[in-house]
Amino acid sequence: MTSPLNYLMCAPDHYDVDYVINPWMEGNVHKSSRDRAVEQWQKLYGVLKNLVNVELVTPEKGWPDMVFTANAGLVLGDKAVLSRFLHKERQGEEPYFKAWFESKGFTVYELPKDLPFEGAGDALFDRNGGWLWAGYGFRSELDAHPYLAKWLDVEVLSLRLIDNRFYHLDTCFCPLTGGYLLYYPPAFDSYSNRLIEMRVPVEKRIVIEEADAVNFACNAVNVDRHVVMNKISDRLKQQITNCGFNVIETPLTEFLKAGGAAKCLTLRTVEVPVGESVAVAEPSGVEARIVELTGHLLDSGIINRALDLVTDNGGSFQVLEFNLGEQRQSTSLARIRISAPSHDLMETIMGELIEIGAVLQDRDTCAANLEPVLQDGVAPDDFYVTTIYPTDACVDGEWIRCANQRMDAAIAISPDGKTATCKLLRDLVVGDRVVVGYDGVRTVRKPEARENSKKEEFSFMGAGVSSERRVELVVEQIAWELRQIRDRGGKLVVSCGPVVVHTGGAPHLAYLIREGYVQSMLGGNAIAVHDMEQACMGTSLGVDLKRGISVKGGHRHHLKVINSVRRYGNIHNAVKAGFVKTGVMYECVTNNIPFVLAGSIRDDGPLPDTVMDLLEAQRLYSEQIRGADMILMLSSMLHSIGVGNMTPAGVKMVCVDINPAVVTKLSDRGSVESVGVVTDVGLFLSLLVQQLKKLDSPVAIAA
Ligand SMILES: NC(=O)c1ccc[n+]([C@@H]2O[C@H](COP(=O)([O-])OP(=O)(O)OC[C@H]3O[C@@H](n4cnc5c(N)ncnc54)[C@H](O)[C@@H]3O)[C@@H](O)[C@H]2O)c1
Ligand SMILES: NC(=[NH2+])NCCC[C@H](N)C(=O)O
Repeated sequence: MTSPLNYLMCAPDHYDVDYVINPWMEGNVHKSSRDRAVEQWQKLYGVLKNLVNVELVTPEKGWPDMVFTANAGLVLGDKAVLSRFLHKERQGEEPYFKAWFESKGFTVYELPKDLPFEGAGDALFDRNGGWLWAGYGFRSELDAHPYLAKWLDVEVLSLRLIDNRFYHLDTCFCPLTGGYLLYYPPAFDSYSNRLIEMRVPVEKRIVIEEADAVNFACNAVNVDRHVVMNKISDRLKQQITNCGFNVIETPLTEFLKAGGAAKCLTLRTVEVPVGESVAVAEPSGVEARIVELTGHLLDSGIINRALDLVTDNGGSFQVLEFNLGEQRQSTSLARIRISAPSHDLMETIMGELIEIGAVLQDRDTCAANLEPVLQDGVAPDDFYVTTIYPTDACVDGEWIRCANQRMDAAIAISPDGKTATCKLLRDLVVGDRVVVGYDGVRTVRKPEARENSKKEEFSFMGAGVSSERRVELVVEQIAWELRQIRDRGGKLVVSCGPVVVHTGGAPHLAYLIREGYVQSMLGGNAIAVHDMEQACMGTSLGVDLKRGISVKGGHRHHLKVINSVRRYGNIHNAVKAGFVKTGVMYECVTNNIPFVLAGSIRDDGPLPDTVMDLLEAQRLYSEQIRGADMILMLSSMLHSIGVGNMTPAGVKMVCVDINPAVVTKLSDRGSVESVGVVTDVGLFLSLLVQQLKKLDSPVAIAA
């Protein structure tokens, strides 16, 4: 023995693979050889006895995994945090390990029931800094980490495991003497990898390949400069040796069948605090909050989305309560405790949860945190960024609904605390008070009653994107909706690009305007230019649409049109003077339909009507969008996305584009209100008009 260290082992008298609780055990049930296991264990025992003092705990019949003493608990000084096994197959080991710790004089700490933590298998001290690396994701819960920090008075850095082959931290992570770290990065999420990289300098990181990782190269016992492990590649051996370590290989293949190797078979029971931790952080950065979700949580898939987003962002959850709605119409309620390894991640998770309608549980008492604007056009850091959903802020004990709901804005509270308004950053002025953080904020999601959602015109598509063969069906539904909007005096806003004209869709759009279906038209310079080019010269970008051929000198047509309109002063005058006699712009002017043309850097001319002041154009657009029942977005990525950004939830949006990516982006607003139609816009408009005409003349259909 060269070191005063103590290790605990347990002889493999009852070892076998009896059940499957990790991927390594699959296919290996009763496939391990007891004799070989005993031989391999004895070898390891022999190696370790030469280095340290090894103590033994009596193996117990019926608990085959008790050989893996790393999972007995976690020791620091004279304290031991007893493991709480996740699987019942191992829970019976707990009393034996507890008795052993007590017999050795340790003060034993026990976690609350149902809070799994699997000891030193998931918690490893950094050998330089003294902090504790703690794993979660499979066997141990993130919520156990604050207990470790408190009881052991140590800084805990939480690492999330994401590959179930590496279900315990010690299967893919091994801190070594001198601050070295042997590890397999793909076993961790990106946040954890960043944390590791921040704490362990690159020259101390020994990154291993998958081939070594699956041989449990990280599951090594490190005693001073010795590293004891299963067989590894020569390359890795060289790498470790180059860092000044002596690699001792000993075969442990029989234990690999149960998902363990050298480190799992041992527990270091002399752990002395390494002094002050390098970081001046909280002992554990883990934060927890409780949120409530209500609605048709199962049908709508919201509960799955909520839980997935928590884990995808590195958090963990515990469903504290789930009341399933009993009647078809009644809603369900879930109370969920969310934990995150850091404040930043908690903020990200809360932001996304609030977006899908979660409410912090203390919603009746909580208050929004307000901070003053100190510079015009600049919000305080951490300002709450709004979404498309109706949002309430809790001020002076009252929940108030935000006016001018839109995404990507800040919530400004009036001086008397009575009103809340979504304000763009540029509109903030000194003296405004702005909501920061997520406290006292809730978004309101209308619970989709099942029956209602069936009646919704677009329900069969949900927020999906229709394929070509479904276009006709989609068009029928949209036509029906347009009819209803028009007949009840509602508002349809159309935003469109010049492709409408190039694809022969302009006469159809003109028809929609003429027949009273459109209440507002939004676009850029091009739609107006090309529409009037077609109206005045029969070409679109110099191409005769009727004959499908380029007209000599046609490439200048659109400039000539721009020039003429400039002479008239604006589009209204050009129409009134009889220069423009048909088309989209003509119908807008003659039917008194307001239009806004927003400028862009590629505009020719521009037309006098094109608003080249972008902020002003955005303002005019949002004015037009206000009160819309539906927005039909036709083949303009630029204008569709621009419009989507300023539209609150509750407004139906139909996005037509030939590029599925554009359509998906626009229709992916997490609501059934947006529909994407992937098709040629000319074809779409022609089908739409056809369908509307059918609806207008029932007799004709009958005939
Ligand atoms: N002469 C000019 O002044 C001029 C000319 C062109 C564009 N512009 C301006 O540039 C800006 C961007 O123009 P934009 O909105 O046309 O471009 P954009 O790239 O933002 O959008 C064009 C969209 O049309 C889609 N598309 C292409 N063919 C289609 C088809 N057959 N059916 C359905 N969708 C189809 C594309 O996938 C794309 O998403 C606008 O403000 C526009 O006014 C000006
Ligand atoms: N510290 C470890 N990684 N221990 C390995 C434990 C193996 C055991 N079969 C289990 O799945 O629990």
